[in-house]
Amino acid sequence: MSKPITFVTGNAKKLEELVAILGPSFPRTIVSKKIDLPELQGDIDEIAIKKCKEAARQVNGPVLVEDTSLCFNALEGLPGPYIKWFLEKLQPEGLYRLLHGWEDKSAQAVCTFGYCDSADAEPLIFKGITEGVIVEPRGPRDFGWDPVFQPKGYDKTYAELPKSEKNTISHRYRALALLQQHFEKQDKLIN
Ligand SMILES: O=c1nc[nH]c2c1ncn2[C@H]1C[C@H](O)[C@@H](COP(=O)(O)OP(=O)(O)OP(=O)(O)O)O1
Ligand SMILES: [Mg+2]
Repeated sequence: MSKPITFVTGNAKKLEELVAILGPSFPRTIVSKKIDLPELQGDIDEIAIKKCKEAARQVNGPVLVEDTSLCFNALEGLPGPYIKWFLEKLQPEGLYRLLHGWEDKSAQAVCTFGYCDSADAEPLIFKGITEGVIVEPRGPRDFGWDPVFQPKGYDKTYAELPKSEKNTISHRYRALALLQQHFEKQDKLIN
């Protein structure tokens, strides 16, 4: 039996979505551990790799981490991985106002999972991107910037969509589909 994987996150909503998206058929057991890992700087992949190594150092066993970015195309990809601080200070309204004066309201929601077998293994990266536009906030406020992100082809924001629908098109869903493929392949090799 493979060891359980510890999903290290301080964000209960991320965990809730991961559990809903992976469902019961995921070939490995995932447990969670609430640690607020440092908010690192760098490019998106670099941050996920460093975050994963830090989690692996703190947990004795296989770890999974995730870092989420919201990239505004008019702003060359900013706030990107720094979205947490922008959201905290500006609230969803302020995120929308950042693009005042820009015609281009398009954005990418990016989810990057890092998986590490052990503290001395190199992390594997699984990235999912969902294209959308930044709109005036609409819908419930229970998860981050969901009220301002309207996925391409939809007339509802992430916040207005039923969770079950967000979870079939989201950046997190797309990243987890790649992670799932990886573990299913590995499962076949072992059995
Ligand atoms: O699907 C999402 N829909 C809306 N908002 C979201 C989503 N996913 C993350 N978010 C927010 C949480 C945090 O304000 C920032 C990412 O920062 P990020 O460092 O990745 O998350 P975090 O610090 O809350 O949890 P963690 O302990 O896993 O690092 O965007
Ligand atoms: Mg964080």
